[in-house]
Amino acid sequence: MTEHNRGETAAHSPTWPTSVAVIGAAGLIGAGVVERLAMETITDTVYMTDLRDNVLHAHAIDITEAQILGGNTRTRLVVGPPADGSPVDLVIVAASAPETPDGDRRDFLRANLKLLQLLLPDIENLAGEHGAVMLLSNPVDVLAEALRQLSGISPDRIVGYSLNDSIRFRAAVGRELGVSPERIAGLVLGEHGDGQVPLFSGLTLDGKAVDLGTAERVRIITDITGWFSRWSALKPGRSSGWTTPLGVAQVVKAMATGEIHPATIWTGSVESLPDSFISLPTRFEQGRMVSALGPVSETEKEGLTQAATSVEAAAAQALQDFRSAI
Ligand SMILES: NC(=O)c1ccc[n+]([C@@H]2O[C@H](COP(=O)([O-])OP(=O)(O)OC[C@H]3O[C@@H](n4cnc5c(N)ncnc54)[C@H](O)[C@@H]3O)[C@@H](O)[C@H]2O)c1
Repeated sequence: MTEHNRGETAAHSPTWPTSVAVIGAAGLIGAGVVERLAMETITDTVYMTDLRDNVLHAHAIDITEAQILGGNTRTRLVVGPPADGSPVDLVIVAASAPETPDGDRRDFLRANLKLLQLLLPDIENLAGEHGAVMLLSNPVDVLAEALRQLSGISPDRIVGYSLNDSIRFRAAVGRELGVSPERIAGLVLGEHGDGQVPLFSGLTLDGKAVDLGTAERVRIITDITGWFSRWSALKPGRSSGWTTPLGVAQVVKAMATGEIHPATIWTGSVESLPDSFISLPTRFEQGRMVSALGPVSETEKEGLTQAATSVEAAAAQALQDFRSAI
């Protein structure tokens, strides 16, 4: 374990999360998340782990120097897990098999499920009895459901990052209406990817409800569901390394303050939905993710049920394939 920065903590009032572990912290997303947590002083200590130890150290040095430039060195970066084996408040999993844009989504799921299984003891030890676990690795909802089934971690302490879908929805609505996306508020729930459910019923422009016609809705849905193939066609060899760390920082801050935000959570507390993981409006309350789903239209409700069913089936199939392969 190497420690970077012995930051001053005296002026800091102890608030959740005091410690965060990022698994996969040498990767694009993992390192970006560490950078945001440190630069915005969202936590006191970040533990960084990855297979690529040299890259991990390089990121730790680089981010520590960026903190000096930013004038705030309070967050301490530690390469490696807590030396005394103590748990952390939040475990962020960004470890992943290399992305293959041309690959089959199932291959990717298979590889990341295998990785999740490999990392399970570390995740459980780091989370301890009370820590929350945030998954970033894709397919995030299916892996969250698999983690629920594989681990002893209570399902309401598992959360998947899904904010990007809502950002892309706001961008698409802005394009359709010819207005700046900052003026749009709107959420995407359901499954990350094709099973996403844009909440047209809650869409606002400058805080006022917007009622879009069928043709406008169809164009917006085509826009957001086409995002991944447009990105893959670029063959960039990278994921969304700017948006995602910024979004993760926002989500962690929302969790800390109990603010409602979209995230992939367990549907167990939502009566009408199958037992699974999908994106819902959510709040972090007393260490647990709880649904804050308000009224939605019948079509949206149907979409959420379909998404939960699809994630449940994909996780069951992947776990079955995985078990029969070992
Ligand atoms: N949920 C979302 O909205 C969202 C957004 C962007 C990216 N992602 C996902 O996040 C994941 C990471 O993306 P990335 O661009 O950072 O990938 P990346 O390839 O840059 O990083 C992955 C990291 O995982 C590490 N790793 C692999 N096996 C490991 C192990 N056994 N232990 C520890 N570390 C290990 C690798 O060394 C690498 O540093 C991908 O699955 C990607 O699809 C999700």
